[in-house]
Amino acid sequence: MAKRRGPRPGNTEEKKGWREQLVALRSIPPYLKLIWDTSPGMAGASIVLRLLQAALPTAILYVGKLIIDEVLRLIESGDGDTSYLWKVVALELLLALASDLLSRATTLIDGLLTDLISNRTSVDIMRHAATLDLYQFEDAEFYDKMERARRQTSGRGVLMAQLLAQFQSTITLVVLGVSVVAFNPWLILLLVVAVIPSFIQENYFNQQKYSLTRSWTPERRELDYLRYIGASDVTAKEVKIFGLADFITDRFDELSMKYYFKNRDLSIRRAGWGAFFSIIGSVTYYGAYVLIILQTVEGVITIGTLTFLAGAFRRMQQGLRSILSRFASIGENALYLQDLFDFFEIKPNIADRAAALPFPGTIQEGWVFENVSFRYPGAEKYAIENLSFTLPVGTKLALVGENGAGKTTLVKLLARLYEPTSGRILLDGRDLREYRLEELRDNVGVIFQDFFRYQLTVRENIAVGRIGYLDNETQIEESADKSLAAEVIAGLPGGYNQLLGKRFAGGQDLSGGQWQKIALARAYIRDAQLLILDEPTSALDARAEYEVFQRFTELISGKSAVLISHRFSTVRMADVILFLEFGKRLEMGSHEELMALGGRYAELFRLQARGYE
Ligand SMILES: Nc1ncnc2c1ncn2[C@@H]1O[C@H](COP(=O)(O)OP(=O)(O)OP(=O)(O)O)[C@@H](O)[C@H]1O
Repeated sequence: MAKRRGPRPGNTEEKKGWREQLVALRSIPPYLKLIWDTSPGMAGASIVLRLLQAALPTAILYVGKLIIDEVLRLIESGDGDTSYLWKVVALELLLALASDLLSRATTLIDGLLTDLISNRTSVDIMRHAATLDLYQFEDAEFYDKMERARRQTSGRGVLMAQLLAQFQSTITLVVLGVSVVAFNPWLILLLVVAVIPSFIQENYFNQQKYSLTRSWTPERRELDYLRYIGASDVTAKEVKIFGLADFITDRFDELSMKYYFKNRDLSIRRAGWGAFFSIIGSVTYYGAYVLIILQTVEGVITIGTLTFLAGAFRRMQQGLRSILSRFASIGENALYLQDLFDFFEIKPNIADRAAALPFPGTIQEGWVFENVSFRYPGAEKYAIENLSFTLPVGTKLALVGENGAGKTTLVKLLARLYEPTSGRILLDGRDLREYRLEELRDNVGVIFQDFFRYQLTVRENIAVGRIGYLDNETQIEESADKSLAAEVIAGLPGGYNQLLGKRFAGGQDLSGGQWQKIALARAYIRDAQLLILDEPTSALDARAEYEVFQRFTELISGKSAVLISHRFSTVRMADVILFLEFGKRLEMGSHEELMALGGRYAELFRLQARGYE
């Protein structure tokens, strides 16, 4: 279980300074590669379009200057030949049209490319998550990382547009800069004075925002969880019966408002400083304007040049400002991006060893537990302790023991969802860790007590046991016959194509026992060498469970199986019974042997039997 953390506003804020931000910029090149790999055509088109666009502002301003100077010339000279004037006006019109078209095309391509990148990243995250270990999913910090990575998929498309826009603005700025310097180099100095302080302020607040967002990841996850349990088909029943709506919404409200206030304080400070620096910006602009006006009055430059320089200065000021603030926000986004790449860096611990062995086509001997102990990561107590026993191939083993005795844990070890903390599990004399993981999982079929109820069709719900059989009707129907699910399916209006669950339109829900029969069909279709039923039959009554287990052991005769049940009437049919207590082996033997032993098994068996008399 993921640990639930209470709100801890502010106390875990990580300060991310300049250095971290620069370090985070390292994730930009792999990100650019990701963009390029996603669609070289669109990425290339976007770059070319932006290059074309970059030169346009200067060209338009310059043509504007030519128009004004020509108009003035015509007025002053009384010359009636306006052909040059109309040519430059037409040129300006063409440039304006081109600018409009180019920017629309860029927006379109960027939007499409962003969607593709977001899809691709989502798929990559899902694929990567699937390779990770079960214990990683049971760790709150892992969830936080995954959550941060997941958020990148929707939010980080912006980064691409920012990088490309940065490229374009820089070129525009250089072109404008060169032409302004040609007229008056002092203007550039004024520009820098006006913009740099505002850049520093912008950057500071971006870091603050990132720290806040990052330190609140657990709380945001909690908010998502509360939102989910507050309004979901799975919880609606309990929320109503227990009257939990206020409890959940109040908790959501409290936590979300705490975040709101933290965020609000930051936003207000940011807006305040932002306003201050934009006043500085405006004052310097007018300073520059006065400088140019004076030059014009003195006749150093023409009126056309005045409009060109005033326009160019304003554009450069805006351009430089947006380049710098974009730089800060690229730095910030790179920090987030780092989270995404960090997530991809998480490697599973349970993986194939070098030169892993193929899983035996037919298991010869079976399994041997040699002093196996296992402790869950972070847990103090051992869930399995010093356990030794043999499970010969073809044996039906039943596991019994009180809640928390370690039955499910043992099953997870057999399926190599976890590996022993110490000791070994041998299969045909070789450590389970030596076999190829994928083949091992293919050969072990487990139906857990908390098996998942997929809100998919009946057919898909059975085929998840062996997804390659999704289109194999014979296998699906045979499995349903064996698990007695066929009777349930016959009563459904859509038969095998009936959508199950209430989440989607046309879905139909099943009773607990009916779901279990469907889930059991997964064990039959899996057709693995070792089949494990971890109490997936608890919703059936004692007789039905007995029948299901008996049918199961008959139908899979010759195969190895592990059965877990709290009902001794069911358990007795197994060849061997292993009684666990606090993760240790208490008793082991056939029903008859354990009864003859007169120990805990015999005692509990009699206790349950009396209950049925
Ligand atoms: N993911 C986990 N992380 C930490 N501890 C766990 C985890 N799963 C189980 N445990 C602990 O390990 C012990 C054994 O649990 P296990 O689920 O194997 O018991 P069980 O015999 O299957 O119980 P039940 O009959 O209730 O299904 C328990 O003390 C439990 O609290």
